[in-house]
Formats: sequence, structure tokens, C-alpha cells
Amino acid sequence: MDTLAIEGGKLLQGTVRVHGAKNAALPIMAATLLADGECILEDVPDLKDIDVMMEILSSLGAVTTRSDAIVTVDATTIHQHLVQDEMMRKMRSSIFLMGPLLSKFGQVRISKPGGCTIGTRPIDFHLKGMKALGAEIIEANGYVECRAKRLQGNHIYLDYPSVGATENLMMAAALAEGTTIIGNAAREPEIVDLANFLRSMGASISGAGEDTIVIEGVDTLQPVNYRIIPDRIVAGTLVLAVAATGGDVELQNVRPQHLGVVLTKLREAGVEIRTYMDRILIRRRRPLTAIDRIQTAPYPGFPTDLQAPFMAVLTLAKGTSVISETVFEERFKHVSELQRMGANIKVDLRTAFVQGVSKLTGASVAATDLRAGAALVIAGLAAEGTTIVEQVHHIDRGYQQIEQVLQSLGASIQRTYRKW
Ligand SMILES: CC(=O)N[C@H]1[C@@H](OP(=O)(O)OP(=O)(O)OC[C@H]2O[C@@H](n3ccc(=O)[nH]c3=O)[C@H](O)[C@@H]2O)O[C@H](CO)[C@@H](O)[C@@H]1O
Ligand SMILES: C=C(OP(=O)(O)O)C(=O)O
Repeated sequence: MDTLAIEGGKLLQGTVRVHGAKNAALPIMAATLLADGECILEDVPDLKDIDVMMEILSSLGAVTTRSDAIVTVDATTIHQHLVQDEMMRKMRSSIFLMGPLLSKFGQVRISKPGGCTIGTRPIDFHLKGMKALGAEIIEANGYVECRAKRLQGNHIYLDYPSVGATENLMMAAALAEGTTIIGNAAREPEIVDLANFLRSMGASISGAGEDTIVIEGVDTLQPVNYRIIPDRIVAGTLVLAVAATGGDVELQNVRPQHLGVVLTKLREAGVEIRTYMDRILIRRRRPLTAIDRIQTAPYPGFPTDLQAPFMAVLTLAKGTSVISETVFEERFKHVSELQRMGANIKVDLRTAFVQGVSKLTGASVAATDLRAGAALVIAGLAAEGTTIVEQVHHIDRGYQQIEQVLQSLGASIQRTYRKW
């Protein structure tokens, strides 16, 4: 159980490269199962969730290797279609095995996935979609078994533009017979990245990034080399850290267009931001001002994954900011921890009213989930005194060596390794 000790009050300065996107790499790693041969993935971040995905792929019989940021997966030796409950529970992305195993091997047995505890997070859209593609679904003893000789294309409408369901169904439909149309599809950049990966393997997919995706099933897919897109949530977190502490930072390997609304809101709060093709310059010299309203929504709306980190920044903005969380019903767990540091936040159902304070003070706080943890790190960097962040394993799911990245920008942050 590691902890982070942060001595707040240092300006952040320097240049840092953003690593590849966890939420793009995970479905793409699962999609390698669809190919007949070895896929080579570049810029795969070194994160806990990626380790778990490699562990699952190996347990199914695939051959996986990692050398720095390059991961290879050869699925030709897969002999197992059951993902053990213990592995399913380790992360939400274990659900991505469902589509590829079912489509390629005609069967899959999984249990309910784990992941950040930010809401109920059912998998009903995934199951309804697989059923529409012709799968027989049997639920018993905590496991879900799906079978189909060959999936058949169909018209699927998602009741909500679920990122994971859109991805799972795209992977399943890639090898189905006939045409699949996914209506009300999610439009996140990670959906486009997965579609680009599948297309490079020979899949026929159009409309990714729009709300209707059309997939013409093909008989086989080829192994490929593919580079994962930069992580927009890590980039956004670093931008927010600079907004909170002040300073002057250049982010490299970013796609500023993926952070549209986040950068707009930060400019409203008084942060200076310049964007280039694959770089962002952030500078904050003036005091922060409150923001009328932030409401999380599916892309291109405000990303729920940056709601907690943005709230940490707004605790220090002059005036009252209003933040509504519409995507997940329990994603305000950071509020009570920020309050320990002196933040003035009131929550009414799914809306938080953040009255800016002149300073936060260091305290002992615990990360309850990945992005709540990132919010506490940001608050700690800006606070007066020492902040101890417990439960760092949540943060390690999504940020590669967070303390080293922040140290390179001048932060005083140390990790303490504890055996238990
Ligand atoms: C690995 C990954 O990419 N994770 C991201 C993905 O999670 P994930 O794919 O789990 O998120 P979804 O877009 O599916 O969830 C959005 C909403 O739909 C609900 N829902 C979803 C599926 C379903 O079958 N039934 C259902 O009711 C969820 O409970 C939630 O309220 O998108 C989220 C929303 O941008 C992000 O916060 C996560 O970081
Ligand atoms: C919620 C997240 O991850 P997951 O969907 O893997 O739980 C996240 O990346 O913020």
C-alpha cells in the first residue's frame, strides 16, 4: 500500500511527454484476439490495468510480451474462453474480452467486471447488443456465457452512448456476417482509435466518432503494428495541476482537439493556454476565477474523468463554481477528502457547489478511485504544508509514475513503499 507525500506550494515548470492512452490501449489489446498472428502495439503505458489485460490474455493462451512501451500479442494459441472471476473483478476493461472471444471463437464465459466504484456500472447494453447480434446468453452462478456459431449483423440502438458497449459491439461486429449499425454510439477519441486499429487489420468500419457506426463484417483480420493515441485524461490532469499551482509547462505528445471543452473552461477560469498540433503550453499567473457551470456529458461534452481533478482546481477559484455529474451516480467521493484540506463544497444530489477558498492546507487523505486520487494530488500540490495521499494503487491504474512526472516539473512529491 504505497502513499504519496506532497509538499505543496511549488510552481510547476518545464516540459513533459504524455504517455499513450489507457482507455484506448485496453480495448485495442483485447481486439488483438481478432487477428490471425502477432500484433505489435506502440506507446502502451506502463500501468496496472495494462498488466491485468496482459495477464488475462496470457491466461487465455495468447503469447504476450512487453519491452518498454511496446506490447506484442499473438492470439493464435488461444485455447481458453473463460475469464476467471478473480481477473474480471480487477478492472472494468475485462469486459472487452467478451466481444472478441465471442466473435472469433464462438463462445465466451465471463463474470461481472470490476473497476472504479463510481456507480453501479451494469453491462446490460453489452449483453443486449450481443443478443441482437445473435448470441445465446446464459446467466448462472455469477457467470455469463455467450455462444454463437457466427454472429449476424443487426441494427443496434444504445439507450445511452456507452463507451465500453460501443467498443465491445464494434469488436464483435468486425467478424460478424453482414452489416451492423450501432445507433447512438459513443463518440470518444478512444472509439475512433479502436476503429482505426480494426480498420488497419482489414475491418470495414465507417462513422466512428459520429453517432452512427456502420460495420460490414469480414471473414478474417490481419495482425498489424499500431501506435496508441496520447492519453487525453492524463494530459488534462497535468494541465489542471499547472492551473492549480501556477507556473509554466509544455505538454508534448498531446492532441489538443481531444480536450476542447476542458481547455475552454480553463481559459474562462483565467489560465493561459496555447495549443499547437501536438503540444499544449499552459501558464497561470493570475488568480483563478470561478466557473458558472460544468456539466459532465459523453464526448464532446465535458469528460467525467476530469470532473474530480477540475473540482480540485476550482476549490481555489474566486467565487462559486457549479459542477454537475451526469454520467456516473457516485462520482463525488473526492469531495469529503477535499473538505479535509479546507475546501468549501456543498453537494446537492449530483451537483456540487464549490465556493473558492484562499488556500488549501495539507492533510492526510485517501484516493477512493483513480480520478479522485488525481484530484487529491492536484490539491496537495497547491496546498500549504504536507499532504499524504493514501490508496495510491488507484492512481497507478491510470498515471504512469505520477510522482516522477511531477518531480520533473519541480513538484515536491515522494512515494513511500509499504509492504501492507
Ligand atoms: C476503460 C474505459 O474506457 N473507461 C471509460 C469508459 O467507461 P465505461 O465504458 O464503463 O463507461 P460507459 O460509457 O459505458 O458508462 C456510461 C454510463 O452508462 C451506464 N451503462 C454503461 C454500460 C451498460 O451496459 N449499462 C449502463 O447503464 C454506466 O453505468 C454509466 O452511467 O467511459 C467512461 C465514460 O466516459 C469513463 O469514465 C471511463 O474512464
Ligand atoms: C473510470 C475509469 O476507468 P475504468 O472505466 O477502467 O474504471 C477512468 O479511467 O477514469
